[in-house]
Amino acid sequence: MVAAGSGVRLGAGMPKALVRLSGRSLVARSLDSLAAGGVAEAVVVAPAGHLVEFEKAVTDSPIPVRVVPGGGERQDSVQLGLSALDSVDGPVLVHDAARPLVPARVVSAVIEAVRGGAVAVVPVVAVTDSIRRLTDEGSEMVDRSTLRAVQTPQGFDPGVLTRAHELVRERGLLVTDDAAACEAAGHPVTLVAGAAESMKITTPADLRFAEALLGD
Ligand SMILES: Nc1ccn([C@@H]2O[C@H](COP(=O)(O)OP(=O)(O)OP(=O)(O)O)[C@@H](O)[C@H]2O)c(=O)n1
Ligand SMILES: C[C@](O)(CO)[C@H](O)COP(=O)(O)O
Repeated sequence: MVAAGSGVRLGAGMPKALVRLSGRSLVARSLDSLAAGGVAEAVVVAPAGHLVEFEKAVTDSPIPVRVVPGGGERQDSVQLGLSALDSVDGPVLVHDAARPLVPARVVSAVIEAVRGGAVAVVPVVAVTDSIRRLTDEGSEMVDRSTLRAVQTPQGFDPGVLTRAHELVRERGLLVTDDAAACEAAGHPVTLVAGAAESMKITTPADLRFAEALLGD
């Protein structure tokens, strides 16, 4: 699970994953959600200067957790998390600590799709706003029926994901998610249904929406 971002847009004055949502930190809630969906163990990639606080925040995790230091970009943190993994022969999931409320059904659908032979699996939701693309002249309408918003956890064949991130690093590419790294390496990406509750907590308003979802 990547949790090494600083949360500038949330502006909480602490790493975003340590911020409490209805009394429980985002990182702890994300671990609860992954465990409920069938994940057996986790590596939490945390900001290098906050490892002790993260160790404390994950003490009551329902699954075994190791905390390791992250990097400057999300993809650096993913790579550091992957290199901390012992040999794995089942699906590997990459999840944002910033998506604490992912339902168990989404996590298990991702795992099942990888077990079924897909090498890179992404939960997505339809885009509900109308969308405009900025152009040199102004802007133009985009057909939203062909668009999907990408969530996490994303699930992978471990070898495919590791090699894809090596390739991305060698080529100096910047990717915003891990399926994009696999796609850059020539692998097909399989979509499964995501969920509205799995929204990424980015701004103070997102935190209030999430609290409302929990009934607080
Ligand atoms: N160098 C980084 C940057 C991001 N992340 C993680 O990637 C996920 C998605 O990132 P985002 O929500 O954009 O978090 P932040 O980078 O913390 O947000 P901001 O851009 O507002 O600082 C988060 O769980 C975040 O902790 C990470 O592990 N390492
Ligand atoms: C991985 C991700 O959650 C997919 O939507 C997203 O790209 C991460 O957010 P960031 O702001 O790009 O780090």
